[in-house]
Amino acid sequence: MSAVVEVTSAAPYSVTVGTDLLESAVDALPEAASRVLIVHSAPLRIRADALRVLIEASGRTPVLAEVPDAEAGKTAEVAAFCWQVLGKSDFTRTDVVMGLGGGAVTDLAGFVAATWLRGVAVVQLPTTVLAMVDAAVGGKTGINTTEGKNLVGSFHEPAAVWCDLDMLRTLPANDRVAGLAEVVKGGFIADARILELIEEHAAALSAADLDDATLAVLEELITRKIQVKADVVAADLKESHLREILNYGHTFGHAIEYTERYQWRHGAAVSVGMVFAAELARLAGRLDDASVDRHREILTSLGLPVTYQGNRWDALQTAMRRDKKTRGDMLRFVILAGIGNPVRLEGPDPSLLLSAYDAVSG
Ligand SMILES: NC(=O)c1ccc[n+]([C@@H]2O[C@H](COP(=O)([O-])OP(=O)(O)OC[C@H]3O[C@@H](n4cnc5c(N)ncnc54)[C@H](O)[C@@H]3O)[C@@H](O)[C@H]2O)c1
Ligand SMILES: O=C(O)C(=O)C[C@@H](O)[C@H](O)[C@H](O)COP(=O)(O)O
Ligand SMILES: [Zn+2]
Repeated sequence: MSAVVEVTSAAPYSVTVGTDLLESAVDALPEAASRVLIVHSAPLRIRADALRVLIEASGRTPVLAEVPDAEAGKTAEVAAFCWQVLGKSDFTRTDVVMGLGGGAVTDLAGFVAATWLRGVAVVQLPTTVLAMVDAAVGGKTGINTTEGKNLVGSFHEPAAVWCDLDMLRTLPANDRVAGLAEVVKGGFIADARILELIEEHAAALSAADLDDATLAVLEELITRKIQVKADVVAADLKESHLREILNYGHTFGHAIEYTERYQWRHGAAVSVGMVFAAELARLAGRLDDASVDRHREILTSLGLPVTYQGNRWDALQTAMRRDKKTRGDMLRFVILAGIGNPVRLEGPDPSLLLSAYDAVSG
């Protein structure tokens, strides 16, 4: 049994959530695709090989690009390596790129597809919770630069997304939990049922081993979060305004990732970033105490961090100024004026920012 979320943007596509989906993903490739690039990192080598065999059996030529793992793969040098692989294999406009991995790989694969021959199709096969519920869906692709996170990229929507839950059986619990931070984000900005489900099942969802009953809860959470994202990106692909709500917790979260040289998981940084945003909202008189406390309770119950003790306020501010929501010198934040009611806070007084920072400094 699979669930399908339709993303009804200008070029509509489906996000399928189920098990044993690799074969379906290959069967659904366009007839005209004769070469398929599989972008993956070393931990997914066995899965990439299984995919290679299926592609070969379908009469197409598989091309593999094994890239550095995690954030080390999101660089201009690695993108250039992929372009070289594409060039050497005479990859044409009817051929297809597949991103098999976590969000770092799907961001890179999407970017490579967006830029090769000015844009070829990308099919995403996310293998982490985070990539399934967020990175692989919605068409934001990109790489980091020395100056900041995701500073170069393109909006390039996938032709299809296949979320094979079997992949999650090998995913370390810490990475599963990091992905749940983006699910919690979906709960706070749009779907309060997500928060209730997590409150009910937090211990099992963050346990070392994932039992079948919990996998079913996880499937519901994944599908709900994908629906939240699908609704937003279908209405505002290029982030003219509405899409910014998906960036809840990311202004401070990305600043932590950058300042800590990507040694923090993205989801962990976003977790602290959401608490920072909640504290900012309280200080701005927009959010009640109970909702701020709920942030800390839910995130802590999953084992996610809610404090940042790096003592790097100046560096964090520098990084926040490079956030994509910034306009000129004006920092802009997504905050909540209630659960399910995201609004913008523009140019907050520096004293407010410092107080929010103090509140998450532990
Ligand atoms: N484009 C977007 O809209 C969007 C949204 C959210 C996050 N992101 C990006 O996604 C990235 C974070 O993604 P992530 O949390 O998936 O991290 P990740 O891609 O770094 O993967 C985490 C680790 O899990 C390993 N892994 C992946 N699948 C596995 C599996 N099935 N079994 C065992 N190990 C597995 C990876 O090799 C890696 O070591 C960040 O770069 C973030 O900026 C992008
Ligand atoms: O899809 C979006 O829009 C998001 O903001 C989702 C975020 O979870 C994601 O981390 C995204 O990559 C952040 O984008 P950026 O524009 O702030 O780099
Ligand atoms: Zn994110």
